[in-house]
Amino acid sequence: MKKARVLLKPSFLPSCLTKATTFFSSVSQVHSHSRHKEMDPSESERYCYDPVLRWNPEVEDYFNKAYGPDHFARISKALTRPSSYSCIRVNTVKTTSDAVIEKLTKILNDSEDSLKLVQSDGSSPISKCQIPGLEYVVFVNGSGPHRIEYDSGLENPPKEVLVSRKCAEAVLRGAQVYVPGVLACTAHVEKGDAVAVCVAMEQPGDEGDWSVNMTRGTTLQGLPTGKNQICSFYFGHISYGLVIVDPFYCERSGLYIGMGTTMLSRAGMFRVSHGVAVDLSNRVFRLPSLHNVLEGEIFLQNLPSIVAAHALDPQKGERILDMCAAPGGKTTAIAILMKDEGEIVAADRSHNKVLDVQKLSAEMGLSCITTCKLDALKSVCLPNTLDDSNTIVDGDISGSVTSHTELSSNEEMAFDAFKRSEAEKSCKETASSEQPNGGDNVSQAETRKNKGRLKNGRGRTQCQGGRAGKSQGFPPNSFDRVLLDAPCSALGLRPRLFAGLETVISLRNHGRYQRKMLDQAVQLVRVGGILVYSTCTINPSENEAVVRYALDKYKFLSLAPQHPRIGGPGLVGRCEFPDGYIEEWLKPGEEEMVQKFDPSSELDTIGFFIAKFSVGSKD
Ligand SMILES: C[S@@+](CC[C@H](N)C(=O)[O-])C[C@H]1O[C@@H](n2cnc3c(N)ncnc32)[C@H](O)[C@@H]1O
Repeated sequence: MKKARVLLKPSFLPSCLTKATTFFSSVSQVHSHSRHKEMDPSESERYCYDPVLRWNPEVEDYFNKAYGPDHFARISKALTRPSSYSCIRVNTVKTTSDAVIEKLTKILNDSEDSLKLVQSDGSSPISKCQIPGLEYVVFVNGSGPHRIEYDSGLENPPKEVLVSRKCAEAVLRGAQVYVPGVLACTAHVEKGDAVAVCVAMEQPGDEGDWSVNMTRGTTLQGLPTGKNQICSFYFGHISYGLVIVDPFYCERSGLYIGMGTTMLSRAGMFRVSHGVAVDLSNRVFRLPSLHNVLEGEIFLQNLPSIVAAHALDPQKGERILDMCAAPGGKTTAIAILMKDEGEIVAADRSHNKVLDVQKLSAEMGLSCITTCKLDALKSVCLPNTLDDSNTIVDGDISGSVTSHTELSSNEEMAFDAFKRSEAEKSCKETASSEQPNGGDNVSQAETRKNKGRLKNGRGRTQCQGGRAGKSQGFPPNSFDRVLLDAPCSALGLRPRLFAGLETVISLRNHGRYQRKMLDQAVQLVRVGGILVYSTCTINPSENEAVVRYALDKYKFLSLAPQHPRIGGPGLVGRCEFPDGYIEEWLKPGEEEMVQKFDPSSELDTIGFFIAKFSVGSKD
């Protein structure tokens, strides 16, 4: 195994990296140049965007130990900002990068809004990725942070619209301010008024909890509590003086994301249920909203996710399992790399999300994708327990209501996983002792010969008009390659304005849940096959510690080189927690075999982690 690691180190790596670095340094130079020019850091004024990401103190300690305090401070800051570019994967089954660049250029030039993207040097903000093998990826540069003139300053504050954190995170990525995201607004705002848009951030409660202590519809004064306004009103013939304070004044300082024009009056914003509340024409970050643009031809996807599909290195004609597939970003990327030839089983435990994968596959014109509803913790089953009739789920949305982010912050999920794990252990043990060929090291040809027998159910016919087939699981060794893009704490996603909910315990629990999934994944890959594990978090408990677990438990696994390799190294060593828990990470020599995308690095991506394992003889 050791030999393979050395041998497979790509010879083109330095030039590939040089090209990638050249591209990205030009992006980041534009970025930092504009930042320097447009936002003088000495202006620590109220009406600016300078958020500080809040963490649970123990989590902060843990990350400080893992990354070092300076590095973690940089990561934390980077997380509060969007990437400086949008990354687009072109559907090469339908079109080409050049055609997409041409169409996008026209669309952006014709666009009426302020997001016309002109680079300071006059060059096009749209470019093809220079990394070898990723020429079908297109970047659209954005800009920011920009300093916004909020006109009036402290003495004469602007009218304001306060939005939820989730809304603000979407707006920072280029979305509009929609009605449901609006929490509060200044009095007497009419349609067409100029307003500053700011963010309502979670605040610490007395019992260590976090909440946004504000009723929807609250009136903002724009004045500090110390500068109370006295408002007179009459009740009958008697005049009363009312002290009006602004309960959220300090909390929104430094959290202004732009200036725009209201599309509704204040009353309208809290009366209607949908629609744009503010046309945010002057934004701190300017990124094109490519929502609904060139549907089926392009897919907006973070660069590391595209790299994860490449790490799997899928080959035409192979059988591949994507264990946690929804909404299908990586599934469709894999299908395109396979030129839509072979079979990809895209599984997810959520019925509705499986339908999303079906919809995306259809939209992209991909036919090699089979979908099914399956709990990844129960992915392995014995061949003799399979019947040929997959249950079609009708209206069953059990387990389907959890979004990635919700899941990630849901500690119960990890505990549920624990409860189930005992039952699964027995299933897993029986399964591995009853592998076809007695678990022998089967050749690829033999595996393929058995493939028909090993297949679970009706393949593509599982998709039946808006329904997702419910799979009973798959026999051991039944896939050439498996991708486990695990549900995780999502602490690499950006922009992120709050991170206080995760505790050291919840972070560890995510890791436990992922290890259980990995136990299943390992069994499903045939000998000689490939397993890729990925997460979108910076949390070592879910990354390096899971890799350590896999390598220590399954001696037949070895880390395999990844192409392209543009991420950084993983963390080596261990962490001792105050409660005595010890977490082991990578061993020296392993760090360069994984890809860790650091949000504070030049690549300016989300935080992401990829490990690729070769599956050796399981004897
Ligand atoms: C990180 S997201 C996957 C993103 C996807 N691979 C993509 O690139 O579009 C994790 C997914 O895991 C699913 N999930 C969570 N727990 C699961 C389980 N026990 N079994 C199967 N899927 C699960 C969630 O529904 C979610 O869609």
